[in-house]
Amino acid sequence: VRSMPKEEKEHELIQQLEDEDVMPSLHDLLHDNNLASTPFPSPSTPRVASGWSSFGFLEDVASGLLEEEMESTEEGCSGGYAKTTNLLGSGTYGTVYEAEKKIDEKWYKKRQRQRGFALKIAKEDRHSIRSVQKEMAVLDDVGTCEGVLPMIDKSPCVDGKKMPNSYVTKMYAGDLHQWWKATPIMTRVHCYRTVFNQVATGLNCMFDRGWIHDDIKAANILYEGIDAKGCPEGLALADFGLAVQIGKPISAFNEEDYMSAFYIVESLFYGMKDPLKIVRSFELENGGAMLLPTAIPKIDLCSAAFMIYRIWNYKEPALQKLMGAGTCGPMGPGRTQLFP
Ligand SMILES: Nc1ncnc2c1ncn2[C@@H]1O[C@H](COP(=O)(O)OP(=O)(O)OP(=O)(O)O)[C@@H](O)[C@H]1O
Repeated sequence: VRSMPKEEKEHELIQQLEDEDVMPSLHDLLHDNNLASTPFPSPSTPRVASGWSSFGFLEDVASGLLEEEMESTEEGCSGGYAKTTNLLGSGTYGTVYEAEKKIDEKWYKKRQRQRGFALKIAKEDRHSIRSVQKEMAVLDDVGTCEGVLPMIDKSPCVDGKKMPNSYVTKMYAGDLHQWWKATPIMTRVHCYRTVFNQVATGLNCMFDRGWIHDDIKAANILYEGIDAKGCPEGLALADFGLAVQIGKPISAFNEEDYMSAFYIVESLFYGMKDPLKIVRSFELENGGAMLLPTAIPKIDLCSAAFMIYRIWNYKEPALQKLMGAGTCGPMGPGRTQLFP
């Protein structure tokens, strides 16, 4: 038996998936009734690290008191969280550290901490602060969606200090970009459906609550762990700094806001035909009107379809259609930065 060259084998695998109709169209996924939005279950009970296990018998006493004691730690700026040195990631606007929730300040439980939290802290410049503040406002609306990053605490107390420009969320194992780079195509192909179902669940819920994400890409989708088949599970959309309410103008449409965005509707940048009617006239505060792009779900669908194309090298029908309409394309280098 002749051994097949790698590309040929990959091609065959993808072909097989298409033939078996394992790859549902984006459109079907997003209109699947099974994907109705359900609230995110309260953050899974993170593990309790009992650093003072030598106290043995006292642990039972401590856990018995836990619930009533927890509330009193919320006063002032005691209790709260402890930032660890474990840097989970760093982006344009923020840094993300692992954090532990302090369960109690009492001497015999001092070291009782819940692990599994992540603390996003805005960088110090005003764009970063604005971006994280914006994220918190969006998460107020969508943070309880299944498939979306849960917001556990806003402006928390961290190591005795109130941190206004940061929020606490769950700690994830990594993002889809990392998974994609570390996973061979042979494994990736089998994960198409599960990954896309999860992304669609998150997107659908955002749309239902009146928001588009506007920066969908693999690095902005986190996962909790890897299942038995090697596929990422517990996916959550993250990074809401560019989210826009559906129907509202995308006014912050400048290079600064889109530096890290790689997919956006092409017509917005190049002034091409606009059959999806993304560009509309909006009244300005100081009188007059201006043509501006409008936040519609198709913008996220375009980005999601492009993400699929990059991860699986598969141009699914929804993307073909959007591209054919001349409204959806990659924002790669050389794009026109300003709205025409
Ligand atoms: N809750 C989390 N658990 C684990 N890792 C995380 C978490 N949140 C973020 N990260 C990691 O940190 C990186 C940066 O986070 P995030 O995208 O929120 O920051 P940002 O500054 O807004 O980034 P960007 O440059 O994409 O706008 C992510 O790509 C991810 O790898």
